[in-house]
Amino acid sequence: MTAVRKAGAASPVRRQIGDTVSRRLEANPAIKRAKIDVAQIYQHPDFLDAGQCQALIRMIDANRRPSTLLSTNADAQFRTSESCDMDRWSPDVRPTDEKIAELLGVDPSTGETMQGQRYAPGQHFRAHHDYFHVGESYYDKVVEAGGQRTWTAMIYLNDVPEGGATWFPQAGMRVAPKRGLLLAWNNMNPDGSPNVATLHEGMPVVKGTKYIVTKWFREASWLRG
Ligand SMILES: O=C(O)CCC(=O)C(=O)O
Ligand SMILES: [Fe+2]
Repeated sequence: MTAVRKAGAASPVRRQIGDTVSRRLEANPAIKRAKIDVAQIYQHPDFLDAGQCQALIRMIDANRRPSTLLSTNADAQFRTSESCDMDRWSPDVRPTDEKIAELLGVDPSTGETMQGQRYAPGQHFRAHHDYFHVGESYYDKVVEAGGQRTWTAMIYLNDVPEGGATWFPQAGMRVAPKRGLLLAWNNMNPDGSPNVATLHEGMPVVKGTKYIVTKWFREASWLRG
């Protein structure tokens, strides 16, 4: 018997991905692993430079619309930010898109379309898991295209004067937005089962505007054809 609550089954494929990605990140001198045992969370303090961040912010401002959720039973106050798809073939997006896959050492085709997100004061993204929950209405459909989500990589595109931290309440970790900082974590346990301790929240922005891009990776190819 184990006291650890499991949110889904173990998986040899996801165990392998967790293993190779974490080893690659740990071998990278620019990367720091958070000193916590319950989840694999990493930071790269200056993954993008100011110009790259600015170009992405401009695209988010030009394309933003109210953010959506996969779950049909969540309330409207759950995710109040604005977001947009970042076209992976656009010359302002492609180098960053490919650089993230290269950093993690995963096939770019396993990455979903990068999401740009913008939070004005008071806007937030309540505590959630990035992995898919078995039994949710969306489950069969999303799993058909690439399977479960494995790693998340997020980049803060600007400094935020107050608020807007990413908080992992179960892992006991809070990351303040900082321009160019990449945060990456394994949504799975080492055995490839979903890790409940990766619960995280985009805390309300108090002053300023928060811009980020998020990349969610799947266990198999998400891109078709
Ligand atoms: O805004 C944040 O800090 C968190 C964003 C997030 O959780 C996500 O994009 O999945
Ligand atoms: Fe998330």
